[in-house]
Amino acid sequence: MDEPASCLSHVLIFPFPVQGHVNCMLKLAQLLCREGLYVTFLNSDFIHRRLLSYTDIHLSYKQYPSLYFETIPDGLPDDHPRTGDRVVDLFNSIDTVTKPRLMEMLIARRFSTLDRPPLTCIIADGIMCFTIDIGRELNIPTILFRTISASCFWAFFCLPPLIEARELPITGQSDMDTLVTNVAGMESFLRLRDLPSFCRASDLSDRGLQLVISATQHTKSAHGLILNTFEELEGPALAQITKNISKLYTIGPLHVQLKARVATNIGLTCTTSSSSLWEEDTSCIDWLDQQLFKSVIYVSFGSMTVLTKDQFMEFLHGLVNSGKPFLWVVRPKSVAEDYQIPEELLEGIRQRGYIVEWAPQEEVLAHPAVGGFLTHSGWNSTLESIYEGVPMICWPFYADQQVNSRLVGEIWKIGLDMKDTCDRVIIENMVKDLIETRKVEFAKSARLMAKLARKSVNENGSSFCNLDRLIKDIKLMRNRNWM
Ligand SMILES: O=c1ccn([C@@H]2O[C@H](COP(=O)(O)OP(=O)(O)O[C@H]3O[C@H](CO)[C@@H](O)[C@H](O)[C@H]3O)[C@@H](O)[C@H]2O)c(=O)[nH]1
Ligand SMILES: C[C@H]1CC[C@@H]2C(C(=O)O)=CO[C@@H](O)[C@@H]21
Repeated sequence: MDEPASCLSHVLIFPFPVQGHVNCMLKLAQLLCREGLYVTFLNSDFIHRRLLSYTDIHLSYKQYPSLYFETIPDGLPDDHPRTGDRVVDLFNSIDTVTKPRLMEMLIARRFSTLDRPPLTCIIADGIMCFTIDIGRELNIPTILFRTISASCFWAFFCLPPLIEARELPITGQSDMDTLVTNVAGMESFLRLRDLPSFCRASDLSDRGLQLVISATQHTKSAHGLILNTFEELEGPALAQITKNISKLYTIGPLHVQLKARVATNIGLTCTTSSSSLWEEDTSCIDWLDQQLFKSVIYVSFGSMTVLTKDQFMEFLHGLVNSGKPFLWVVRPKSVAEDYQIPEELLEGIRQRGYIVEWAPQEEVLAHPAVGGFLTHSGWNSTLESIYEGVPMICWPFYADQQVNSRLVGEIWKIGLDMKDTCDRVIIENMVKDLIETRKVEFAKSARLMAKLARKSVNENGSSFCNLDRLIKDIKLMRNRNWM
């Protein structure tokens, strides 16, 4: 018998409006819909327009009749670059424009329409912790989804004691190789240079720094915390977090969890689809088809990195001089100044290089020709590379990336961390090390980690069970009289 609408679960999913956050939260939306929940996915107008332009979202999401998209302004003008160096603008505009608008929408019961039951839960991006207060005011339980690694979350969590102990602020006199002593469990490997980039502010009242501290501390008052990671990958950080956050759900890697659940659901013809904000250039797959097994270095710095002209030139020289084939994603407007490719590099690029504006990254990393990934260490890219067993060269740009790259190089030993350098000779040598000299060593540890990732989302795996627990807990929230 059909359940009355008042007994059904309806979750509002609200990502911070940038590519890396939308990607994984959309995967979660699909997973929840597959388990019979109603989901309203709240995108910024800007993001949603891009999804409509560059994906088949309107067609592919038809397979989820209980998934609804709604939009809200992010408060920035259309021509704002929304890049990492300008992320504070986004924080500010969300605070002044989006936050009150969300409150209005919820009060007007905007998401509970004829075909949708009342909202029973909010899953909001953990960086937008104001949603907890809104949820509390309207009596809707709010679970936060922090899209960064558990290790970075834990580092953020420890910032108050770090400041108290005067390990921060970093000053001109600080030795960046000094080990940090107040991030419990990471004392043996986390240096000042590995702290999230917000910690490099010389002034402790810095807006970015204060925001991540406050969002992280606020997590304690949410109904739970979701992390896109798995126990076998980040056990030590998770052990620390659990001491402070009672309901923790580690359900990653989400892109694999979705694939695994789609694959085991015989009879259902669901497919997973792209959520790219730029047009994917699939010609790079044809190019990869022409390359030798594990010979190619794939280069991408994600959706928010901006390179200076000098940095771009160092990477270009390093890649060409390595003599290895490379596939490079150069996102539109991702180099700050105009540049001209030097004559002496043109032949090398023609022979061994392939440059696109945006790639189908999951497919690229799964391609047998890809032997390494030069990455900015965004958390989605890191998880995607881990799952495919592709070793990495890490060049972190900002935010959580400084922590992630340290884990790759020093803890998991599945790659090299080149943070705080950008030199053509170092790049050339690291590419050669990864693809050639130390290939066997990296392949071995990367294969092992990939196996653990796969296991975690298979039936009875840690992330598989945690997702079931999350769904069960959300369903228990449904019979109360919320919006
Ligand atoms: O050509 C490309 C390049 C990237 N991607 C995808 O875009 C996403 C990029 O995500 P991520 O690697 O996490 O990088 P950002 O877009 O930079 O993500 C932001 O959000 C992440 C999650 O919080 C953080 O870890 C990062 O630091 C932050 O910059 C991944 O799913 C990629 O598969 C493509 O599909 N094609
Ligand atoms: C856009 C960035 C600002 C904060 C977000 C974040 C987090 O702490 O949740 C880390 O890096 C980026 O993904 C987000």
